[in-house]
Amino acid sequence: LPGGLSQVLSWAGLCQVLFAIFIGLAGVVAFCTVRLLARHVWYTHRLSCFSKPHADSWLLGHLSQMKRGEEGLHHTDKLVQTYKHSCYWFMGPFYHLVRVFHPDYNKPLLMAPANITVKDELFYGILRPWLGRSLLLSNGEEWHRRRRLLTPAFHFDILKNYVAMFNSSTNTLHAKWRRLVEEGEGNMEMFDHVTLMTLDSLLKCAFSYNSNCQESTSEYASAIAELHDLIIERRTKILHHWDWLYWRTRQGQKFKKALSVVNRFTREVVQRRRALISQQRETATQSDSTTEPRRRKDFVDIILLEKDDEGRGLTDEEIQAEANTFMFAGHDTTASAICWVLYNLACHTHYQEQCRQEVMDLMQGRDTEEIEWDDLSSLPFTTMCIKEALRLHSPVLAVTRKYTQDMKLPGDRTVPKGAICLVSIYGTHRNPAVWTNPQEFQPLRFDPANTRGHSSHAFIPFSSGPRNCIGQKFALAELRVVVALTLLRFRLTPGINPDLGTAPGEVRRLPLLVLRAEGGLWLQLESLTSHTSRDD
Ligand code: HEM
Repeated sequence: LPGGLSQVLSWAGLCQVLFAIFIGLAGVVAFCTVRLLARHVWYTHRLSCFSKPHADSWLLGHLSQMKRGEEGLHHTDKLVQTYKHSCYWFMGPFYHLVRVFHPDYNKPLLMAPANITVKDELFYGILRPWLGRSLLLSNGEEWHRRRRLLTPAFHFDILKNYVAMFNSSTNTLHAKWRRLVEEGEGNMEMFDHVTLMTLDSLLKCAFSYNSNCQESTSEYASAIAELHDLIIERRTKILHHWDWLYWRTRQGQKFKKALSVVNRFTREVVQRRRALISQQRETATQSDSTTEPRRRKDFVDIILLEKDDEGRGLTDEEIQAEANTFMFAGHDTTASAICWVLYNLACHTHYQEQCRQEVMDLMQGRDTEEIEWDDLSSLPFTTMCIKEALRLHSPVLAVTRKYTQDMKLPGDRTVPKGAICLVSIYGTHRNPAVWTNPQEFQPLRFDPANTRGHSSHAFIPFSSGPRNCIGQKFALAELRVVVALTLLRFRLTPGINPDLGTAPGEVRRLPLLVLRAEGGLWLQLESLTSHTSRDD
């Protein structure tokens, strides 16, 4: 010790100080533990109105019952069969979770006003470094403002323009598939190809950017795919949830690098577009009529022009967060939906034939194979098959919420404020109390003649209520274009996973951020005729 201090603090004094620090720290730990346990007891008491499946430990609760993959989904099936509408789980003394899987329970939770709904950090926090305070992750007034500003980008008049991009991206995919079939590689993994295709489409619609990512490596598209994979990996590693540690890991460094590629790209697009808009304004004031051909508006154009009630638009940083969110929320979900629709049709050839006939009737007498906006409403049976696949293999399996006030549910049950509610889309879609033969693929359930009895919250692949999916019409339009063109050009049968050596059509589902399949989803493709599809 420095001389002055050593005179003041003798060894005995030093020991006393250290002892006091130790007692202080022990006091803090004891206080936190008691608070945590008291909170645990309080939640356990408040949630006792819900059925509680057997927990392995009074402290750790259902932690050990959390299962991944196919086993996890079977476990959910059992919970749904046993408890029919809801049950309560806890994961250690930290997280108390109400799981609901019945329309009557989904409804009050999903329809609750957005100002009392909070996206919880446990499930969504991991996305924050990538998506910032964007629509998907924001709450309250901030969310309201963003939703108001972004909604025009998904208006029918705008979506119409995107159908041409869906056609062109699908043509590129099909040209690739046709080449593979000709080379004798008709047994194909779907997710890799289709995910690149939906990314290609979204880049065209969001930024008017022809990345060519289906044919060659694109820096931006690869960075998006990498961010996605890193998020999935981070979710499975508990220690990596701790930001301080994560940014020091190899994966954290890779994440930062990929994010900087993505952000640089968006920043440049936005800046160029702002400059173009102000240049166009100047030209417009100089001469009323312009002879320049009009470019189709993309997401960035629309978002840049929108203003809130106070005349404020989104800043470059806000647009960047929203663009990242569209990429994240839009490409993998739609790819999952497309793959599972094709899988279900491959497993049910009579429905596949019926859809194909519908598409062929629609295209009869045309000299181009282009699905147009007005065609989308002329594919009723194909749409039923798409909906049934979205029910059986919903890309998003659950959404979670917290509420800033107690929430009343049927049967005099109340979710206390602050508890996490997990609305199981998967559980609701496969609930035998809601659907007859829920495990079977029966598209006619969605025949308008049969949907009258459906509860409004029985079919919720896009969630529902104020925080439903803003991109659902976009996704449904893309799904119909891709499925219709695929059936026109290829016959699908269940494929064989060469690595797992499973029987044709046998898949083990894999819930990651969206529903995928272990080892991929394999289909056998046969080219139907040589069509004159354009390859963009
Ligand atoms: C089949 C495809 C899709 C499915 C199944 C799907 C599903 C969902 C679901 C379940 C939610 C609610 C998430 C939550 O509450 O945590 C959601 C929200 C959202 N989706 Fe989609 N989605 C799809 C396609 C798209 C597309 C194509 C876009 C954009 C281009 C998009 C953008 C968004 C956004 C921005 C939100 C947040 C909305 C808000 O909180 O206000 N989605 N989606």
